[in-house]
Amino acid sequence: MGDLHTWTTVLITDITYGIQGEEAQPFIKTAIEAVKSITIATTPGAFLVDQISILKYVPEWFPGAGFKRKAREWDLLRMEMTEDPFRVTKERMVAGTATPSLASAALEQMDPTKDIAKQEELIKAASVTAHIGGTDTIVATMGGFILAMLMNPDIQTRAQHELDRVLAPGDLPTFALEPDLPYVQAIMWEVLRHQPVVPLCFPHLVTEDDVYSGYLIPKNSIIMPNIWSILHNEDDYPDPYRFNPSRFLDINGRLDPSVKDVLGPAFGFGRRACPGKELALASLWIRIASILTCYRIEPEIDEYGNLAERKAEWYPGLTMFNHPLPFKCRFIPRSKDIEVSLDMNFT
Ligand code: HEM
Repeated sequence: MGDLHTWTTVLITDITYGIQGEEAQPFIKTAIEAVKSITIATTPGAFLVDQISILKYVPEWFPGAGFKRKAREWDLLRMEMTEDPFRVTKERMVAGTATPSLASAALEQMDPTKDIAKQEELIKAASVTAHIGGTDTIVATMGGFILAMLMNPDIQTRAQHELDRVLAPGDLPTFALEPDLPYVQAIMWEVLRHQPVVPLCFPHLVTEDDVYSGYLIPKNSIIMPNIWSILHNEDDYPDPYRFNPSRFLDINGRLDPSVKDVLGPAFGFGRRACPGKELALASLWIRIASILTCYRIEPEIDEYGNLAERKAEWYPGLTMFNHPLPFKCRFIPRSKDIEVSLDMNFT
């Protein structure tokens, strides 16, 4: 999972701040730690103070008040993550060396007739929010994909046959091939459906009285949309707990438009729906297609030289971000052509 974190944070740091390659390393380390801390802090019940709120008044040295020290450390991380890369982007814009990014594009478009400091604060906050929103979500989804392939070798084989039919030996997939790879697409949808990353969405405020199935939901209520339940509704997705990408295909192996859309619920609702959806989908698709092209995902070899048991374990408690527990597996290059291609592209 560590490599997935680095891989994803490198991408998001580039897109958000235009900081690339080696230069990104110190920011990536801070970002990974900061995002980890946010994931822990937003997990309901992670700290005693979640249940006994009076604890928030006790001093840091008091037994059981370790959360206060953690909060101070994590606040420092949050500040570093918010300030440091943003400052670098601004300095580079002044020097004329900035590469295009979310932050630089927004700074360029500031309205000079309005409060500049306030606009900068908003851009800084939007940039760090994108940074946070875009890392653990993709990491958890990719972790879920790798685990699903480990657990379902037949599904993996079918996807690899589809890729082999479309790609020349040694070639890597490109976005142009997306329409020719419906099973790969179906795998991505099934990963997002089977183990949604944000199972209870984020809290939404009801802005006017609403009636749903005969129940009045008064204005100003806070609701938690149950994405998990929507994506496990048996009427829409029969046998919903089974990982089965074929549910999205018709009898000719094409994507079946009559199957209920997964992407709507998986990325949230209304004006707070995920702004990173298109980036996330492109990033997930190319990663999934590339990994399946290059590698066979197999279980670890145990101490006796046998294949280790395939086991899927997910974080068991209530959590903001649903993610698999760490697991081991092997990535085996699928052919000599692929090994040569990987050497040429990534050394
Ligand atoms: C597998 C990938 C992802 C999934 C499943 C996902 C899912 C979600 C969901 C369910 C929400 C809550 C929406 C709501 O409250 O209705 C959300 C919000 C958000 N996401 Fe994503 N997301 C993903 C990737 C990303 C990426 C790549 C970015 C940015 C680069 C991003 C940025 C955000 C932000 C900033 C919000 C908060 C929006 C707001 O409150 O206005 N997400 N995401």
